[in-house]
Amino acid sequence: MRITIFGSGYVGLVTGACLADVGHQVMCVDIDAEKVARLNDGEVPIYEPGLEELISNNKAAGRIEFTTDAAKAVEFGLLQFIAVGTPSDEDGSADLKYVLKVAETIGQHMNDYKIVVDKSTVPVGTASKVERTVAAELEKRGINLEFDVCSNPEFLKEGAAIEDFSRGSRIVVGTDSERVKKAMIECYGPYNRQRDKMMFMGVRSAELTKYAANAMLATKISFINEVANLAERLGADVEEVRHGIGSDPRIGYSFIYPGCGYGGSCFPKDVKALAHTAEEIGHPAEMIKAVERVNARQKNKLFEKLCQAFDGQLAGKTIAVWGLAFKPNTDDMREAPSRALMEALWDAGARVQAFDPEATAECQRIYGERDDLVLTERRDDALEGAHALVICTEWKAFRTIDFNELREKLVEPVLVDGRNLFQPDTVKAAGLAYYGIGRGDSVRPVLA
Ligand SMILES: NC(=O)C1=CN([C@@H]2O[C@H](COP(=O)(O)OP(=O)(O)OC[C@H]3O[C@@H](n4cnc5c(N)ncnc54)[C@H](O)[C@@H]3O)[C@@H](O)[C@H]2O)C=CC1
Ligand SMILES: O=C(O)[C@H]1O[C@H](OP(=O)(O)OP(=O)(O)OC[C@H]2O[C@@H](n3ccc(=O)[nH]c3=O)[C@H](O)[C@@H]2O)[C@H](O)[C@@H](O)[C@@H]1O
Repeated sequence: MRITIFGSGYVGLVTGACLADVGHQVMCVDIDAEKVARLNDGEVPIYEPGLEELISNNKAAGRIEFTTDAAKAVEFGLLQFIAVGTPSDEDGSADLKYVLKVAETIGQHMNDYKIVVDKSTVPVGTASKVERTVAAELEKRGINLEFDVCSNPEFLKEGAAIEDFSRGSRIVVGTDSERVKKAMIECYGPYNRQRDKMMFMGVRSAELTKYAANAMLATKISFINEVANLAERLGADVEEVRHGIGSDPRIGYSFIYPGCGYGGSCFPKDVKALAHTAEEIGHPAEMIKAVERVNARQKNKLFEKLCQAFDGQLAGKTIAVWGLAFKPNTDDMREAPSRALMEALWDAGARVQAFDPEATAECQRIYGERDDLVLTERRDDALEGAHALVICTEWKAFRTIDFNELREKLVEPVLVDGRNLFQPDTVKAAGLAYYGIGRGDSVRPVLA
C-alpha cells in the first residue's frame, strides 16, 4: 500500500518507519528542508531507540523515502497521514495552523481519490475543518474529486515509540465510511495478527478519545503528586503509599510515580487544550484545570527543596543537575521539569552543571552559551565543585550511586531526588541530606 506522511517529527517518523517495516511503500514529506536533507543523508534528527536502524533498513530496502516535494507526496499515497504539530496557542487551545496547511496542500495537489488520516492530536471537530479546507481548495481549482477524512489518534510514548506503535493496545479509527475502514484495515492489518486491535468509532469520539486518554494519564500523575505533597506534611512516605494503592488492580501501578511534574510535548498542551475546549462549550472542566494547576506547582518542587536545603541562599551556588530530557530514552526537553528548575536557579543567581545521556545538544540549542550553565560529557563531571545534586530524570545510569563518593565530591552533602530513585535511609547513612518527593518527616535532612 502507498502511504504519504506529512510531518517527519516523532510521530511521523515512527509511523513511517513502522509502516514501511511491515511492507508498505512510504513517502515522508516535511517542510523543513534541513531535516529532510539529514534524513536523506541517513541521519535521524531525533533520539528514539531503534528508530535509526529501522529507517536505514527500510531505506535500503526502498520502502521509505523523504522529500520536501508536497505535490509528489500528495500524488504518492492513497492514505495521506497528517502528523504535524498541534502546539498550544496563547489561550491554551490547540493551534491548528499546521494541520490545516497540510489539508490545503492536499486539496491543491490531489488528482484522484484520497483518504486524509489525521494522526495529529486535534480537538473534536477538526476532521470537519480539514474536510472543508480540502473541499475549498478543490473548489478553487474548479474540480470535483472524492476524498474522505478520518481520525486515527496516536498513543505512542517517546522513548518506547516503536514498541508502542507496533504492539500498542488499540488502533482507534474514527470514520463512518466503509471504504475508509477497508483501507485502514489494509494499512494496519500486519499489527492485527495476534488479535484485532482496530476500534472503529465516530470521528468525534476518536478525536475525544485521544484527549481523554492523555488527560486521564495526567490526572493519575497529578493525583499521586498531590498525595506526595500530603505525605510530606503528614510524616508518611509516598513510596509506601504508592505500593499500598498500586497493588489494587483497580488502581494499578502504572502512571502513579510521583516526581517533579509531567513534561513533554503532549500532556501539558493536551490538558490545556481539553480545558480550553470545555471552556468554549460552556462546561468548565474543573478536574482538568486542577490537574494542570497541581502540575505547575509540582514543577517548582525541586527548586523549593533546594531553597529549603540552603535557607534560600542559592546565589553563587553551583548545582549539579542529572537529567535534562523530560523523561528517559529521549532527547526531548519540551516542558521538561529540568527547565523549570534551571531557570529558577539562574533567576536566583546560581550556576548549573548538567549532564544528560542524550539531551545535551538539545539543551545547548535551547539555552545557547551562558556563563551559568556547564554541560558535562560524563555524569560525575557535573559534580565537580557542585554544592548539591538534583536528579530530574530517571535515566538508568543514575540508579546506582556510590553515596560515599558523592558526599566527598559535593561541597555540601545535599541530594535532591526528583524521581524517588533511592531509599532515604541509605542515602542518609552515607552522611548526605536527602530530599525526595513526598517522603515525610522520616527523611528530614540532617545537614552537617
Ligand atoms: N511526540 C509524541 O510522543 C506524540 C505526539 N502526538 C501528536 O502528534 C502530532 C505531531 O507531534 P510530533 O511528531 O511530536 O511533532 P514534531 O514537532 O516532532 O514534528 C512535526 C513535524 O511536522 C513538520 N511540518 C509542519 N508543517 C508541515 C507541513 N505543512 N508539511 C509537512 N510537514 C510539516 C515540522 O517541520 C516537523 O518536522 C502532535 O499533534 C502531537 O500532539 C501524538 C502521540 C505521541
Ligand atoms: O500524546 C502523546 O504525545 C503521548 O503522551 C504521553 O507520552 P510521553 O509524553 O511521550 O511520555 P510519558 O511516558 O507519558 O511521560 C510524560 C511525563 O509524565 C511523567 N510521568 C509519567 C508517569 C508517571 O508515573 N509519573 C510521571 O511523572 C514523565 O516523567 C514525563 O515527564 C502518553 O503516555 C502517550 O500515550 C501519548 O501518546
